[in-house]
Amino acid sequence: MTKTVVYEVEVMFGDCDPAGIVFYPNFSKWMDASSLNFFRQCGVPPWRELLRTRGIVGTPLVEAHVRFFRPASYGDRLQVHTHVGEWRHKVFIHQHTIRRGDELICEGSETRAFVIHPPDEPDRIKAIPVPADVRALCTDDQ
Ligand SMILES: CC(C)(COP(=O)(O)OP(=O)(O)OC[C@H]1O[C@@H](n2cnc3c(N)ncnc32)[C@H](O)[C@@H]1OP(=O)(O)O)[C@@H](O)C(=O)NCCC(=O)NCCSC(=O)c1ccc(O)cc1
Repeated sequence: MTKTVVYEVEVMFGDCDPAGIVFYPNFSKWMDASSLNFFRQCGVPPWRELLRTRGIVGTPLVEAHVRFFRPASYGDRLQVHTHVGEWRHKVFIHQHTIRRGDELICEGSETRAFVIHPPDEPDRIKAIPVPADVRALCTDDQ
């Protein structure tokens, strides 16, 4: 089973629209932050180190879905619960559930690929198979 990692966000005044509710792109920004935090908490080195040692640039999105259930406002503390819902050959699905305590605020999924710069086309990015060691770090032992 994949690990679940929780990333905490404090909503600031500047995250909200004039009505005082969180402006929707910020939920995607926090999911992106939680995706990176997930790998860091699982023990995966930062992308800049993987770029230097293995040529892995990062995990860009190829697809994303978000659903909104309740508004949030400044002063709220939100928890982004993140796990890998599915590992495919070259992509994986990051599932995010954003809660305010027990209350479901928003949920989303991101389909991401591990990419490199191909040596013969260094200006491009290209998907590679999900690295087995990264997958193992993100998986519970039992
Ligand atoms: C990622 C790509 C280089 C992959 O292209 P290719 O190398 O030619 O690979 P393929 O077309 O063979 O596809 C590879 C896999 O992706 C899957 N794929 C490709 N497109 C899709 C979509 N739309 N949905 C689902 N799966 C997809 C495909 O099925 C393959 O999966 P497997 O079945 O597991 O093998 C190319 O699709 C691309 O450049 N897409 C645009 C990426 C982009 O610009 N995203 C938006 C911004 S990225 C970003 O914000 C970011 C966040 C975090 C970071 O660390 C870095 C960047």
